[in-house]
Amino acid sequence: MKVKVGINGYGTIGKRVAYAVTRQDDMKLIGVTKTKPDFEAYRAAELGIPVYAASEEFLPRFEKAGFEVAGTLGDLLNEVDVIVDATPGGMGAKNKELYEKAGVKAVFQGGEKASVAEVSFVAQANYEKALGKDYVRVVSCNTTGLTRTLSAIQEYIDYVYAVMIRRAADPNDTKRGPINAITPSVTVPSHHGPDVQTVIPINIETSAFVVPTTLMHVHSIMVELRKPVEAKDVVDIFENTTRVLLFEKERGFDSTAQLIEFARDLHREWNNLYEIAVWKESISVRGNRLFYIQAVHQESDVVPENIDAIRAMFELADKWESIKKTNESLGILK
Ligand SMILES: NC(=O)C1=CN([C@@H]2O[C@H](COP(=O)(O)OP(=O)(O)OC[C@H]3O[C@@H](n4cnc5c(N)ncnc54)[C@H](OP(=O)(O)O)[C@@H]3O)[C@@H](O)[C@H]2O)C=CC1
Ligand SMILES: O=C(OP(=O)(O)O)[C@H](O)COP(=O)(O)O
Repeated sequence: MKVKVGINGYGTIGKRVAYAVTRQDDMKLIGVTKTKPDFEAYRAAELGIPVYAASEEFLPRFEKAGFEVAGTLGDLLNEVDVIVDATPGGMGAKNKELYEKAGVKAVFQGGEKASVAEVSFVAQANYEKALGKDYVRVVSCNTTGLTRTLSAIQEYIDYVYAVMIRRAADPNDTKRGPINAITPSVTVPSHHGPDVQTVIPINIETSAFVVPTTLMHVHSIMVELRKPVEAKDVVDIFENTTRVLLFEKERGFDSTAQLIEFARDLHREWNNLYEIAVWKESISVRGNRLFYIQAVHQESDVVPENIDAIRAMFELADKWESIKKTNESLGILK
């Protein structure tokens, strides 16, 4: 059986998930929605992907441009088993009613509140919780990054404090800033700590700052240890953790710029770095505290999670079978 998948919102996340769906032998991409016939809509059509108007109100835009749509979101919902909602944050909760009416399962993204779904999801941490579910939320890029590494060392964690340095906008976004400032989230915790707790039960506080860059987020993580561990053991753990890669400053990985260049050198589509990048030299233990620094490619780390979420919702595979299949299909290194 191939699960029929639709994508509502063919933007930064939606287009990458659409591509990832086309790489799966147990899924079929039925179509995507757009609100307007811009270059992304034309590119989707060139790739043979049926484009649907995100709602009837957008049809005149397509008609005016002479762009033939396959129908509207309602028509797409009649064709699919599951819809991946990758619309701007908060819109998914409003769309849910449409999905319920159509009797279609839905995967939501991290811009939605946890209450939109039955489960908040990171495959390696809680795949089983999504088995057979109708509504699953893939948590945000930062929460996914934190959860991937923290779940790997969960048995050692007494308390986590993490500082999130957030990219201001995605590379194709010309409307957001700041371009010459640092914007703190003045309330502590930032939303990231509580969001991690929707997936794994750990003590965690986070604070966050937005800085003028588009490439990646960076996290400085400090863990109060529940039991002793050495830095080399944490290196071993991360070396054996899926979707986490260690990078060495010694080898020229000075910044997020080189991490993205690495993804380009791999000829990854859209220079996706699906894996969380941990700087190996940053892993250190001082007394009962563990420190490490990691970077998150916000445009892509949640993409494999969307694929695994779909597999869990349709019970197509067990956790490690799904993760392995997704990893191989996307060229994820481990
Ligand atoms: N970007 C990121 O770094 C990450 C984002 N997320 C989350 O993923 C979700 C999507 O974010 P992102 O991909 O960045 O957003 P984008 O703005 O890049 O894409 C959103 C898409 O939704 C479409 N859209 C806009 N209005 C409507 C509407 N009324 N009905 C249907 N579709 C609409 C837009 O279509 P059109 O282009 O045709 O106007 C656009 O393609 C959010 O929840 C976000 O928090 C999660 C992890 C990382
Ligand atoms: O999921 C993300 O960030 P978040 O984990 O800080 O909420 C994405 O980078 C989107 O963030 P945005 O809400 O700043 O566009």
